[in-house]
Amino acid sequence: ASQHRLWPEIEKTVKQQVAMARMGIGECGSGWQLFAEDGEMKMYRREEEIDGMVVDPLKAVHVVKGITGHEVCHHFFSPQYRYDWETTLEQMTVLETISDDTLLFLQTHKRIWPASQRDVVFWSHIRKLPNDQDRDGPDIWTVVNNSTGHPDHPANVGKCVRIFLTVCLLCQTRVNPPKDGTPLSRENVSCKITYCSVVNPGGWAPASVLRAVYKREYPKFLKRFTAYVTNQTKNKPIMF
Ligand SMILES: CCCCCc1ccc(-c2ccc(S(=O)(=O)CCO)cc2)cc1[C@H]1C[C@H]1c1ccccn1
Repeated sequence: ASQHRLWPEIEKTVKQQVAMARMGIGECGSGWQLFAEDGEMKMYRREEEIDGMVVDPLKAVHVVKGITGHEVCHHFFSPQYRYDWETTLEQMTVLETISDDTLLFLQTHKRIWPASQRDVVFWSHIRKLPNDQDRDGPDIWTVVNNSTGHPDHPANVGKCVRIFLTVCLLCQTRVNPPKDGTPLSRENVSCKITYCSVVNPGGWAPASVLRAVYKREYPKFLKRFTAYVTNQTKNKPIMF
């Protein structure tokens, strides 16, 4: 994979996105507003526009018991699960398998009235990172998705408006070993999830519509996705 044309961009973007995801909301610069909260899940956004288009960066933090960072990233990255948890997905195609940890996707998402339908082309990379804070702690796992061009799928040719996105899912596993030395079980693990995303909707869509859509879709997505991983893993051996 290191010789692939996208490799330099992937390396740079992954480092950049992981650094941003690891920063707390306070360090991330001002202007973050908490817009959704549900138990352990907290969702923040910043109101930003580019050429009059809403591109509100989003940062969500969540802690989920009973699953690990590897399991969360595995189910987010792997195409075979996506239709099960991505409710706005209409069509997903793997355009290229760049390597076993890097795929190129084309996705069309369901039309959200009154805006026109959207599609997106992005590379997706999964990676295990050393836990430099706690050397003998469990590793950190991440998936970074970033829009890219593709010669066979130029933007805005068909009925869909091409969107542009950068997404980072960063997962830190926590292990609380049982006192009485019994073997580790799912009660002893939890995962701290940070999900960062910036979606540029491409062509024009009313700011009020976009903000309403994001406000509805993001909390739904993270809750549904984490519930899906919990369900998929509950009777299986723990994947660290
Ligand atoms: C007028 C609406 C224009 C934008 C519609 C749209 C398209 C794609 C996306 C999107 C595409 C990919 C990702 S991901 O994290 O890489 C996972 C892989 O699927 C995430 C979100 C988002 C939205 C916006 C609905 C909003 C929305 C927000 C979270 C979930 C679904 N929809």
